[in-house]
Amino acid sequence: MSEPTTPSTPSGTTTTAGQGDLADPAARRALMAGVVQEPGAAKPEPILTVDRITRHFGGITAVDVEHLEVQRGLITALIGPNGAGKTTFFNLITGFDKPSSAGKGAHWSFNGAKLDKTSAPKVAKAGMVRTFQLTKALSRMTVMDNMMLGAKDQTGESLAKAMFRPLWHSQEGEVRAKAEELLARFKLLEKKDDYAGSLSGGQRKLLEMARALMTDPTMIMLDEPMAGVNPALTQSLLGHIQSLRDEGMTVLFVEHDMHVVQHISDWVVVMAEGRIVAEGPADTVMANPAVIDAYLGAHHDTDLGDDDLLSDEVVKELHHEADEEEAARRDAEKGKR
Ligand SMILES: Nc1ncnc2c1ncn2[C@@H]1O[C@H](COP(=O)(O)OP(=O)(O)OP(=O)(O)O)[C@@H](O)[C@H]1O
Repeated sequence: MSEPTTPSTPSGTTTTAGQGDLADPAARRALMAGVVQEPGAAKPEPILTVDRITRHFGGITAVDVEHLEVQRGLITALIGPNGAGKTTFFNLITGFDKPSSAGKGAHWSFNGAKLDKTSAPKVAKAGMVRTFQLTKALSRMTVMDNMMLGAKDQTGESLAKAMFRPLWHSQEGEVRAKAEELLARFKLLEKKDDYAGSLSGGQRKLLEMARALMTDPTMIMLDEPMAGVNPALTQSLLGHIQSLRDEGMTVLFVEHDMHVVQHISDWVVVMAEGRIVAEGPADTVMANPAVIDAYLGAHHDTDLGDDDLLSDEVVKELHHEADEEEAARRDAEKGKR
């Protein structure tokens, strides 16, 4: 696992290990060393605790989480094959959806506050903020307007209201300065007057992250932060996520790219068919038979190709098949000449 460089913070200072113990990888490992590597494991200092959350869609159980704790100050990845329930789980805990088990034992709390019956804006106010993909409406707004909206309305709702009578009106100067600082940090300041829709895939992801930071969250939740990002920007995005952690923020992210997960996660939680099936540091969790079963059983299109998830035997077999296909292709070509 490689460690971050030392990017600038919004205030222009430099992140150092002295700012918080958890900027030090050894301290992070030590913190989690005593945590049992099993679903629902207790954490030394959980910032988010979830109990008995289920969500059914017709006959489908999309989420069935008995207990989950997310450790404060670390980067936790939530992984799992397609349809495992990751997005639905994000929606539930951020107040965008209601558990089927609401009123029947579902509880979750964040940073000491109960969130069971809390609406999405209140969840954001409590300090748990998620990124949003650029919707069509947001794409037609400038980068700066997106940032200003981030200060006001983390739900992405009430767009028209926000644009006609911004609640941040009285502090507009302050909010604008903050937006510019964040845009500078994410190297988007030059684009501030461009339409958000004109940004590259990677720049959009940076904007989504910058927008979420407008409310100074305690925990940021990223849904596939690397999707659609070209390799040149991947490193920079990873560095940004790591520096948020090093400044003391908790990060919870959903990601399909296992290299990214291994590179930046301090802890990995694995979902399959709505349940948490494994937890642990990235290197051990990937070797967990329950995780390999979950991915193979789901006939997942991307991760089946990821060597990290497969046993040596299966990898050998796949390489052998690929070699045979290549030999057959060459023979066919020779035959044509
Ligand atoms: N609004 C909905 N109506 C009906 N079924 C839904 C709805 N949202 C999700 N589901 C179903 O719930 C299950 C979990 O879906 P979800 O999108 O949460 O999984 P995921 O782990 O985020 O998948 P992916 O990695 O592909 O995004 C799937 O079977 C999905 O088809």
